[in-house]
Amino acid sequence: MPTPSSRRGDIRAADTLSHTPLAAVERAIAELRRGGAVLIRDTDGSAGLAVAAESCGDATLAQLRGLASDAPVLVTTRRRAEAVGIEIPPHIARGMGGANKPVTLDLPSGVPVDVILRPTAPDQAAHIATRHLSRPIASHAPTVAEAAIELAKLARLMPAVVMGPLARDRARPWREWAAARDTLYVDAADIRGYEKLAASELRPVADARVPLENAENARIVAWRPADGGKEHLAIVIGEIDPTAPVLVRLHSECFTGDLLASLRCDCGEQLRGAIAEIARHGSGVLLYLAQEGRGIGLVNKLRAYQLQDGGFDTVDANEQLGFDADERLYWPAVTILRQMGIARIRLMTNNPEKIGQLSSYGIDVVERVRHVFPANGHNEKYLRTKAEKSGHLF
Ligand SMILES: Nc1nc2c(ncn2[C@@H]2O[C@H](COP(=O)(O)OP(=O)(O)OP(=O)(O)O)[C@@H](O)[C@H]2O)c(=O)[nH]1
Ligand SMILES: [Zn+2]
Repeated sequence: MPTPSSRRGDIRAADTLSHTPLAAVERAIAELRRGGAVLIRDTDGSAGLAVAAESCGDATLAQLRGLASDAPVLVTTRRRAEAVGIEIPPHIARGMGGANKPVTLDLPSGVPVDVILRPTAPDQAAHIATRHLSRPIASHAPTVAEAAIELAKLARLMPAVVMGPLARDRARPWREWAAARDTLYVDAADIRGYEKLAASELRPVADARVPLENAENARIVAWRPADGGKEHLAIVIGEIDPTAPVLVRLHSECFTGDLLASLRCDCGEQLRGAIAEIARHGSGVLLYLAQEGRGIGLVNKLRAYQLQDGGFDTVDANEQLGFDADERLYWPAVTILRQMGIARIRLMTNNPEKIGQLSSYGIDVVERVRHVFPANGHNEKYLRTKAEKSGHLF
């Protein structure tokens, strides 16, 4: 049972040293972002050294060659490989069962790694990659490759890594091996469990009264994940009564729409509209979730915009970059609602996926409250694509 104090979002300290799996992944994320190599090992003894393709220049590649037991390969997702014109042979495609799984590509020496990163416009047949990269090969360590792609996504980088293979060896003390080479070590299992674990241990770290233009009786409570990552915010309006269904809006961060009033999407209007609507109703909560760009991050969203200007829609652009159309998980939202003692909600949304995910995690969505704003002359295609491809209920 949630306590009244957690409902108020009282500030709690946490012993972050006890979260070693989270800390290991968090460090690996930072290392990948700054261009360093990370040793990823799985329980079957398979291992590999991963460097983000975005930051793998010639010097890093040479270093990787020196450390690895075999020639470096390029790992990306099936969607990205296909987007740059690489055909997946049937025997490899069969093993993926249609999913957006990692694909391993041979990386002949002299081929620039950034070939896999260049944006591809629909009219530029993606011959850049096919000219340079050979066909997909069977991965020596598929679960390590999958964890490396997951790590790149967590780092909000393109889902593409250069992997220095390491000989499978259960007995070898990989952690010590990595330490002796000034390289970070992380278990594949910790990467796989990271998002859920980080979301399960959110705690309130600040709670302040912030009168808003259309909702003067508002508080903002910041919830910090146990890994020390970016906070999610609960904008609490009025006095919440958790014994009745609470009016709730889940809003995913959108720097361009929320702050700059970009007309490419409907986020700014939805944000301000939701606050005004909750205030009119008397009480409710807007969760401002750190899930920029449907979970791919601002930089990748800008890359997706570039592709959209070349003709792709919002779903295809994500997939061309190698992501899924929507990478969001709603565990953080569920954890915050639970800690606030909110189990039954009236959800302001047009997105059936949000209703499905919250319900599957045990939140009772008693009603969907429509949350639609008129198109603005720039976002018609965006809204149409949401309705046609993502099942949005406008
Ligand atoms: N990748 C990507 N993200 C986008 C694009 N346009 C907007 N976003 C992001 O999409 C998210 C908008 O999410 P929400 O406001 O929750 O919208 P929704 O999923 O349509 O659901 P509802 O508004 O509840 O119906 C924000 O994180 C935006 O940054 C785009 O073209 N590409
Ligand atoms: Zn937006």
